Amino acid sequence: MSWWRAALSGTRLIRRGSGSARQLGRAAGAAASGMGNSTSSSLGTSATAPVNQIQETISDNCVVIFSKTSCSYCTMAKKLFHDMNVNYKVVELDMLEHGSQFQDALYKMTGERTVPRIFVNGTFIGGATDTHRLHKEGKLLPLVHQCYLKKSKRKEFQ
Ligand SMILES: N[C@@H](CCC(=O)N[C@@H](CS)C(=O)NCC(=O)O)C(=O)O
Ligand code: FES
Repeated sequence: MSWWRAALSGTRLIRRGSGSARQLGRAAGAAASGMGNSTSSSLGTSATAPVNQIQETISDNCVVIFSKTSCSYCTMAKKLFHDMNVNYKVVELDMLEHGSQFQDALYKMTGERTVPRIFVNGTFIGGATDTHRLHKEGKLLPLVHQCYLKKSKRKEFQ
């Protein structure tokens, strides 16, 4: 099933970044972002409230971009992580049947219902402009590295 068909049918509502981002992720970003796995999230299963589904997604994935396919700000944000060789998870809200409910939930969680809404290491870091600013200030990659540190610590104690 193609990702968008899955998204529309509600079986698998999250897809990875572009294929090449995935490739790069395996080489470098996977280690850097702690996202080398390919778990699919339960986001979109109707039994759970959108806020909880978002919480689960952002705690399972180092970088999560809530996006719309038609939005060039979103494309820019994806390109930023791609160019940093950081793997990321994208949730295309315009491909979700209840996308606007997720936008409402994001509003509750972040104070805005605009896209993109970007989370790193479980924390909201802002929209496209904020994220580019963090990158320019040299603060974005250290945030991503936090996921890796957390993950290697977990391994240590297993
Ligand atoms: N400064 C914000 C601008 C975000 C923004 O205005 N997003 C528009 C699309 S570009 C939006 O979400 N509009 C409402 C919607 O699509 O529901 C950012 O950089 O993320
Ligand atoms: S840039 Fe136009 S919808 Fe985001």
